[in-house]
Amino acid sequence: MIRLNPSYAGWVSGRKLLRLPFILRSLPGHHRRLFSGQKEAPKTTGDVDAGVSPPVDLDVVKALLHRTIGGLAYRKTSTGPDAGWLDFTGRIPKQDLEDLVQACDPATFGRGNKDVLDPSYRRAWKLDTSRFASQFDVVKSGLLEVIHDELLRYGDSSLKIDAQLYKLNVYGPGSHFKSHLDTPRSDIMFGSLVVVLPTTHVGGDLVLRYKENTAWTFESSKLVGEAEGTQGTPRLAWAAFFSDIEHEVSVVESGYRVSLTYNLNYTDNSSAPSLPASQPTAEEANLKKALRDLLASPDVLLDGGALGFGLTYKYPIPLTTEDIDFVPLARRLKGTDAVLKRICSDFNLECQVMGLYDYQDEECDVDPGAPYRVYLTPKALPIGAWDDEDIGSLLETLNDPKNFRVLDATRPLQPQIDVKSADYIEADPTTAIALLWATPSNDLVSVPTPIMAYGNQTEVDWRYANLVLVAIVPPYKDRLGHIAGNS
Ligand SMILES: O=C(O)CCC(=O)C(=O)O
Ligand SMILES: [Fe+2]
Repeated sequence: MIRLNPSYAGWVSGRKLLRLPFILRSLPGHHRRLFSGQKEAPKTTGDVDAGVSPPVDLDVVKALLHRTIGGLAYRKTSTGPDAGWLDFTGRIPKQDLEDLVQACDPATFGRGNKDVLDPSYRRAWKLDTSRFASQFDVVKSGLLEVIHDELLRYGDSSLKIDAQLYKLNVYGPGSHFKSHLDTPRSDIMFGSLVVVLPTTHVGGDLVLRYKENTAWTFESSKLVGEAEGTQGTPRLAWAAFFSDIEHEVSVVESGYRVSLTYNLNYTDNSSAPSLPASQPTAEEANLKKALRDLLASPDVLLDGGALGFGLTYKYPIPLTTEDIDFVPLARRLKGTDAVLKRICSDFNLECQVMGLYDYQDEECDVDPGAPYRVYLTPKALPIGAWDDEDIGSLLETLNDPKNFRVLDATRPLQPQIDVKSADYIEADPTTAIALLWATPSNDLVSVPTPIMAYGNQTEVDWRYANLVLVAIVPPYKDRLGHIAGNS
């Protein structure tokens, strides 16, 4: 297997010039925007997410949400004509929920490349979309506008989104779903939406984990139904998040929790409005200043080179080995990753999403004796077990002028390095580039990542990749103009 040299993180974070921890810590406000939930009763004012003032009228959204709860019809068996009905505008009798459970199938999930039924990991019931119809209308509810503003505020403002109904899930006493990512099902899928319908229950919180030690708990049971403070008015609760964020549903202690899950996709033909360009936040301004200081220093890449940013989020790529192009992903960067690109563009730095490959492993020594065997590539390269034939074809693929051979990836940067002095590089058609990691790539795995350990279904065509954003930095004297004119 190809692996990254673990020393990347060490030397990057050791560079005081880079103010690395500052860059990473400077976006805490953004974390709150990873997910949102309806926290206020309908018709009361209040932000869905403190610190954000989206242009949509949240009161209207909440009122619409309330009005569009409606009911749920389902087929009792997969083939028969019998149907059941739940009316969410009033209190639902327990028997009706037990009847719904009777109609459901046990919920499976993806482990490795198999769909498995394992109640110790996921204990829940589900109905496929062919078996139910909900009156709740996600488009009319206004939720998509809020999600668009919250999750994609830093991204390409022309992207529109759509929610594709995926499953109905029921969690009864003892039900839960342990930690997993939502399996990528296409390159247009970026997020997941969970709508919890108003039924009385205790437990069943949705817990989202962004990084170790950073968790948010979405206590949907306290937001729906007859929970304290809701005056008994049935309400929906919802959470939207990037699908590659680890999440789990905690154990339901009593009652039944019924949720609709949606895949959030980019779309070309949605009626969703385009996102207005968002105002830079304080965190973004700080990050921009850090980057400007970096570029304004002659000690940094004096003769030009590149800055590397390990991307925070994972992105779906096809599982085929042929011709996987990372470049289009630049348009679909999420959250913090999109901010980085936006700031680099402000300084006129050309950015590319690339895969990072380290061929310094003994099992795959593509170029014995060469000191630099780390590559950044705009297209996926083969990985796996190596025999002579593989290495031959790998070398052919590597020798593409669009690929970067990364210089000094394992040592502190020596900006004065004379690229041409290394004999073997002259014969190498790839572009040698001095690269400085601005955010660590220590968590990056070469692309594609190993098959996802736990997903909400098995997926044979797509997987998540850990990628890098590379910003080409002109020589010091050429970049000064852009830095000075941009604050
Ligand atoms: O019902 C929920 O809150 C989410 C369930 C979930 O994570 C999934 O179905 O993938
Ligand atoms: Fe999930």
